[in-house]
Amino acid sequence: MYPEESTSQMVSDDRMTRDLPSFPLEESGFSNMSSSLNPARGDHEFFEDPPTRALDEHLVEFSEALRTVAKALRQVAEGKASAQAEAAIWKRKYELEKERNSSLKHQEATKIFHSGSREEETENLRNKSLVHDSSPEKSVHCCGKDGICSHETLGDGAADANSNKQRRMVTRKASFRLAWGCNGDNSGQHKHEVVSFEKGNITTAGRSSKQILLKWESQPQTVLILAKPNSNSVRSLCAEMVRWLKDEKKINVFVEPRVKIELLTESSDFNFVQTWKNDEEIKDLHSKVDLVVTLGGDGTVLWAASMFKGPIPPVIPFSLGSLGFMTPFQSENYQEYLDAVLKGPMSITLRHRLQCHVIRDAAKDEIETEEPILVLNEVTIDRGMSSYLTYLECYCDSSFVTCVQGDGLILSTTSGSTAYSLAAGGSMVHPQVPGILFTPICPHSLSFRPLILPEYATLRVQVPLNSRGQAWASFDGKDRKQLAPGDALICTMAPWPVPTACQVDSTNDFLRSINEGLHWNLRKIQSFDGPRDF
Ligand SMILES: NC(=O)c1ccc[n+]([C@@H]2O[C@H](COP(=O)([O-])OP(=O)(O)OC[C@H]3O[C@@H](n4cnc5c(N)ncnc54)[C@H](O)[C@@H]3O)[C@@H](O)[C@H]2O)c1
Ligand SMILES: Nc1ncnc2c1ncn2[C@@H]1O[C@H](COP(=O)(O)OP(=O)(O)OP(=O)(O)O)[C@@H](O)[C@H]1O
Repeated sequence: MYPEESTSQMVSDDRMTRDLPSFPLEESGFSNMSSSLNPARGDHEFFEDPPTRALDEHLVEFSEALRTVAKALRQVAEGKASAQAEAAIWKRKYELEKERNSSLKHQEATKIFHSGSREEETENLRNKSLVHDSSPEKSVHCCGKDGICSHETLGDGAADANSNKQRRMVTRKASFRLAWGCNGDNSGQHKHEVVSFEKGNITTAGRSSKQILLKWESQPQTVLILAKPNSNSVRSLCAEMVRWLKDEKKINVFVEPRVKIELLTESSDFNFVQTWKNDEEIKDLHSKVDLVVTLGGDGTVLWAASMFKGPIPPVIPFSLGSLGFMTPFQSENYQEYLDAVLKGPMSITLRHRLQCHVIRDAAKDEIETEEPILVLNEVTIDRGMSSYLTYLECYCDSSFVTCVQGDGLILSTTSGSTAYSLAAGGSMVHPQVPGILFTPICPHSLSFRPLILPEYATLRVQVPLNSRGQAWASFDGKDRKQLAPGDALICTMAPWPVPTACQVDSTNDFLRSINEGLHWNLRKIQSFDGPRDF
């Protein structure tokens, strides 16, 4: 039996007893109830009393009905949250696919234009149609939009079709079809990103292993500088950088209201610096800003990411902290680096974020569903001040994963794999790898191991109704939210990654950080003298 079944059984009993005492007995005409609950009366008499038994049955029915309604409401709220998350993901996939198709069309047009050989083209087309004619499903689009079928790609593979022998061999190969689905949807819009076909064989596309380059199509004009508070070195570098950007590069500069006050205290010359007045204006920042510069440590990069609840412009993280795992740029050479970045192209790491929804058991309707929170490192569900074990039921795409009993659970991005998740025994993962890390905190079990789940997984962490204590969720180490029994946290990959500029490239920067920042795998080198195999 799955824990959900056993707990739901326990839950119903538990809730029943907890919900009973506030029932308005007098108003309901059950005025003899108080006498029936008089401890002076014997148990026998109590259970024999017919009106009380009738009331009990009534209450049981009533609380069962309430429980069913609450469950239905929770399911609606959860359904809406995951549907919203999924819709956003599909929108992104659709846009990527559209972009890819238009670039393919463009490439094809250029190829035809440059080939100059009309005959070769006709021959190719003839060969393609020959291959398709031999199949019962003749059309190139024989599988519609539901996946890729081998006929489709056999046609593509026939470009080298001078050999009839080879063509015969290929057409004999059994056809098949691949379909991608997400919660029953088979449209598979992103199929070409995942695999490619060569003569009916499946190969993985090379795209994901390549370094991403950002090339400006028009000159960047506005920079937002985010600065760690309470640091003299950060304050003076910020003032210097603002001046340099304005005077040398003719760039508009935005800073936080606190920083603008600091700059104006230094000199009224900083009047040109722009800022915002309220949270509403922060929502528009992404449409005004071309680049974000962070001056601080990893916490300042997390801070920058948390300001953008949707798309975020490229981030250039300067190191003015202690560890600086995600901040590869040395502040001493800021002019040289910013010069190069403003010119482009630059290597970037697309750091995935997680989108978290808290679903309240007490929510009466959809309007009460809380706003999603995006995290760059992780969401942690822990026991907070409670001294009891956390008991968390975890599901992945509606399959039961496990019950975490311990201090808590970390759901981390691969960027966050080197932060709290690492301290809890999770693997270090290259930030460009898409996936969600599932790392328990001090599990009271001899057999727990951390997991890495695929990027498309929807995770649900549920605090059972019969849980002994509350749980607490925190987001990149901030904004703690209490999770009461019955509450749940739903977590999916967010459609808006954080593009951070690399000093060299994604891999070089990552390896340098784990070696220099974390002293990974450091050991004294073995000496060469002594016993040998040869
Ligand atoms: N036991 C732990 O290791 C532990 C406990 C609580 C929080 N944290 C981490 O702290 C983060 C918040 O960072 P902060 O700077 O605001 O708080 P903070 O000032 O408490 O710093 C936490 C430390 O984690 C480092 N760090 C942050 N993100 C990192 C990453 N992606 N890779 C490697 N190191 C990273 C920071 O450089 C800093 O040294 C949380 O997201 C969480 O991952 C770690
Ligand atoms: N612009 C900002 N406004 C408010 N808080 C900020 C800002 N930038 C950073 N912080 C907070 O300040 C704290 C420290 O920042 P940060 O981690 O960058 O510095 P650090 O601890 O010196 O560096 P490192 O993380 O490398 O050890 C973090 O909790 C972060 O959230």
